[in-house]
Amino acid sequence: MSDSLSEDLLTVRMKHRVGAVSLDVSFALTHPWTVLFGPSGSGKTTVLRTIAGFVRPDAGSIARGGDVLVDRASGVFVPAHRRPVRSAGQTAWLFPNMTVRSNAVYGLGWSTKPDDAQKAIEETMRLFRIQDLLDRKPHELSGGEKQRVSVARTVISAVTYEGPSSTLLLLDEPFSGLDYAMRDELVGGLREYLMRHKIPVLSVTHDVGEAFQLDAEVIRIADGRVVQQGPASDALKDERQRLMSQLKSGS
Ligand SMILES: Nc1ncnc2c1ncn2[C@@H]1O[C@H](COP(=O)(O)OP(=O)(O)OP(=O)(O)O)[C@@H](O)[C@H]1O
Repeated sequence: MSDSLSEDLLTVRMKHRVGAVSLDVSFALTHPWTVLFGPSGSGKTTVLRTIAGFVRPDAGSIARGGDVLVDRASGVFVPAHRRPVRSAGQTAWLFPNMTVRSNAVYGLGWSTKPDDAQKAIEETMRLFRIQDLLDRKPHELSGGEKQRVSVARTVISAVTYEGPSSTLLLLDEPFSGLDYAMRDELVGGLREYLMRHKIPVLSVTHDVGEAFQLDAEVIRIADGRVVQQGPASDALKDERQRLMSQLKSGS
């Protein structure tokens, strides 16, 4: 996958009222990894949930390539399980009575290439460093381990997806519960892995360094509006500068 894609991976035009926020956003994804960045409560999770099909927007349309997923004007609404989209929420969600292994492969669809699927499962487990936890149950895991299993399951589901085009991956703060060393390793490894499988990603983060490390296209959201879209080096220049100055002054 090239770093800038000629066709739109996803177009979103939506209006939706949630809590005190009136969302009114329009954007297109054209890069392998795009990050939604903005203050807490600005509507980022709601945008992801709408693309995934868990929220029906008050107005607007969402299309993936030529496929319309939602169009309120014509009444189209493709249900979540039929969208070429896989998502992992902010909270790790695991079946308490199932092992890590069973949880991790839960989203695995029927595959016409079982050898490839097995390879992808093993590779993803290694990437998320859960290969030594496979026989444990969720209550025997730390919070960060649970989160890694939860995100790994979504990644396995995405890389083994068989459809006319690849699936879009939605990740809501996927690295937030991890220590810096683990996060650094996983961010780089996951980006390379998903690009190799040609799986585009839209993720949410509050972490400026993460957006830079991902070499992501950044969509900034504030008060329910897109206020800027561009490469991290442009869209997050001021935040990075401020963080550097804080580090230098030791505050
Ligand atoms: N089911 C709901 N019912 C009522 N209000 C909601 C609901 N879900 C979210 N909200 C409110 O809608 C607003 C947008 O929430 P959302 O979770 O989309 O924001 P966010 O930008 O993802 O926040 P954060 O960065 O803290 O995760 C917030 O004010 C939130 O309190």
